[in-house]
Amino acid sequence: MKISVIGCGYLGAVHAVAMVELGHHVVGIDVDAAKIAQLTEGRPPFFEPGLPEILSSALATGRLRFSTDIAEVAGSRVHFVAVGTPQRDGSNAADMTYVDSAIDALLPHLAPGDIVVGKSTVPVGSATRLAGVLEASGTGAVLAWNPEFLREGFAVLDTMSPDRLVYGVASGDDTAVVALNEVYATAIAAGTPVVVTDYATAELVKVAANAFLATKISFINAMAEIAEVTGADVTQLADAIGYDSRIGRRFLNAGVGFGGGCLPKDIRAFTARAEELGRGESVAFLKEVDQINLRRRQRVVDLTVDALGSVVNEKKVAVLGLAFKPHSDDVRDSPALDVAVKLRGLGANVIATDPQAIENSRARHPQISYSADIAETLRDADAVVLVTEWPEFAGIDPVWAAGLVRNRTIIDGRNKLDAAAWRAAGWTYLGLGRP
Ligand SMILES: NC(=O)c1ccc[n+]([C@@H]2O[C@H](COP(=O)([O-])OP(=O)(O)OC[C@H]3O[C@@H](n4cnc5c(N)ncnc54)[C@H](O)[C@@H]3O)[C@@H](O)[C@H]2O)c1
Ligand SMILES: O=c1ccn([C@@H]2O[C@H](COP(=O)(O)OP(=O)(O)O[C@H]3O[C@H](CO)[C@@H](O)[C@H](O)[C@H]3O)[C@@H](O)[C@H]2O)c(=O)[nH]1
Repeated sequence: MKISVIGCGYLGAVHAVAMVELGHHVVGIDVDAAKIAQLTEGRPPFFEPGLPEILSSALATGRLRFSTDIAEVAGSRVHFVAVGTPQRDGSNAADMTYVDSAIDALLPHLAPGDIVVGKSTVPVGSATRLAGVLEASGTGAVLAWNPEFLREGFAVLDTMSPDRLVYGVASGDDTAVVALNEVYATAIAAGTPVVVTDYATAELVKVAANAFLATKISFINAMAEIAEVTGADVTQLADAIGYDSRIGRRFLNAGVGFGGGCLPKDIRAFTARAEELGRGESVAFLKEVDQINLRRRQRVVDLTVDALGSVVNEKKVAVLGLAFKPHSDDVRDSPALDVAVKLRGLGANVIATDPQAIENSRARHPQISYSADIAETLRDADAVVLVTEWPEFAGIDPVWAAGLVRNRTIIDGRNKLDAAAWRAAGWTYLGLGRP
C-alpha cells in the first residue's frame, strides 16, 4: 500500500520506516528541512535503538523517501498525521496548531477514498472536529484516529509488534477499518488485538493509558514520601505489592519521577480538556499526580544540598544522566536535566554526563558543564547524583568511583544502585524512599 507520514519526529520517523518493513511504499513529510535531509541520508535525527539499521534497509528497498513537499503525498492511500501536540505556552492544554496546519496542508492533495489517520495524541473531541473539516473540504477523504502507544527506547519493537491497535472511526465507516487492517496485516496475523471504536473512545484510550501509567508512578512515589518519614523501604514495598498480579510490579519504580514528551504534558492536557468539558473534578487527581511527581525532583535537589552541608556555591556536583529515561536522547521535561538546572541555579558547579543526551541538553542549558566521560564527571566531585538509570551508570564500580571524588556521597535518584556495595566502599548512599 502507498502510505504517507506527516511529521517525522520521534513517532513519525519510526512509523514511516516500520511501515516499509511491513512491505508498504512510504513518503515521510516534515517541515524541518534538516530532519528530512538527515533521514534521506539514512541518519536518524535522534537516538533510537535499532532505528539506524532499519532506516538503512528501508531506504535500500527503494520504497521509502522523505520530503518537505507535502504535494508528494499525492497517490498515497493512507496519510498518517504524526505531528507534535506539545503543551501550549502559558496553559496546560495541548497545542493543536501543528495538527491543524498539517491537515490544512494535506487537503489540496487528497483524493476520494483516501484515509487520513491521526496518530498524534489529541484532546478528546479533536477527531470529530477534524472529520468535519475533511467533510467540508469535499475531497472524499475520511478520517480515522489510530493512537500510538510506543515507548521511546523500544519504539521500533513497539511499532512492529504493538500490544494492541485502536481504530477510532466514524460510525459505519468500514473503508478505514479495511485500509488499516491492510496496513497492519503483519501484526494482526501475529495476534495483535484490534479495538475498533468511535473517535472519542480512541482519543480517550490514549490519554487514559498515559494517565494510568503516570498515576502508578506517582502512587509509588507517594509511598516513597511516606517511607522517608517512617524508615520503610519503598523498593521492598513495590516488590511486595507487585507480586499481586492485580497490581503488577511494572511502573512501580520510585525515584525522581516521570518526564518526557508524553506523560507530563498528556496528563496536563487531559485535565485542561476535562475542565473545558465541565468535568474537571473527574480527573482532578491528575493534578496531584503531577504535583507528587514534581516534588520528587525537588527532593533530589534537597538531598544534594543537605549532602553539601547547605553550602552549594562553587561545590562540584556530578550529575549522572540527562535523558528522561535510558536508551533515549530525549530531554523534553526530563527530571534529570531539571535537577541539574536547579542545582546550577543554586550556584553549584554542575558537571553532567549522559551517553546520548548531552547535545540536546547543551542546546537548552548551556550554563551547565558537560562531559562525555564518566571519570572526568566524577573527578573531585563533592556529591554525585544519579538521575537516569543508564546501564553505564548502574554498572559503575563504587571502589573505582571512590578514588575519583572529593567526597563520597551518592544520591541514587532511581534506586538502581546496590546500596550495600556503595556503603562498603565508604560511600554515604542516599536513595529515594529507602532508609
Ligand atoms: N514520542 C513518543 O514516544 C510518542 C508516542 C506516542 C504518541 N506520541 C504523540 O505523537 C505526536 C508526535 O510526537 P513526537 O514525540 O514524535 O514529536 P516530535 O516533536 O519529535 O515530532 C513532531 C514532528 O512534526 C513536525 N511537524 C510539525 N508541523 C508539521 C507540519 N505541518 N507538517 C509536517 N511536519 C510537521 C516537526 O517538525 C517534528 O519533526 C505527539 O502528539 C505525541 O504526543 C509520541
Ligand atoms: O516505574 C517507573 C516507570 C517509568 N518511570 C519514568 O516514567 C517516564 C516515562 O517512561 P515510559 O513510559 O517508559 O516512556 P515514554 O517513552 O514516555 O512512553 C510513554 O509515553 C508514550 C507517549 O504517549 C506512550 O506511547 C507510551 O505507551 C508511554 O509508556 C520516564 O521518565 C521514566 O523514567 C518511572 O519513574 N518509574
